[in-house]
Amino acid sequence: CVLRQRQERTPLQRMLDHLHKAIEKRDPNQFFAWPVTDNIAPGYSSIITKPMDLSTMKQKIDENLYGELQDFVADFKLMCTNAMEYNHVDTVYYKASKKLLHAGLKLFQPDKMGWLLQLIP
Ligand SMILES: CC(=O)c1cc(-c2ccccc2)c2ncccn12
Repeated sequence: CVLRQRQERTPLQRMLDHLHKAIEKRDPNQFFAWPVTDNIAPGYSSIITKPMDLSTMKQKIDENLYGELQDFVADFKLMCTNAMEYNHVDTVYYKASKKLLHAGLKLFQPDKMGWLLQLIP
């Protein structure tokens, strides 16, 4: 088999790794860790057309599928808005997603990202 060259992490990937870890820390119940299944959420796959979760986002970082920060931010917002669409406002999931969305967006603000943005040439 062809020895898989250890892929070097680009500066963008290193920055997204950092942001991904920071978001994971803000999801202590791991509600957003894995794809939502129809088993735990009846009818989910027919209601949510573009599912997204943190494991998928990690996979996309590793496969270098994010061309720029905004693509990562878009998946993060999609993950949170999916939860606000499917879950009623009085559920733990809706509340957790709203809180995570605001915490995440604060993370992406330039002043908070200062030193991280230096990483990208
Ligand atoms: C994110 C989301 O919508 C979600 C996560 C979960 C979830 C629950 C327990 C463990 C992991 C995810 C969930 N359960 C029922 C309905 C919706 N959800």
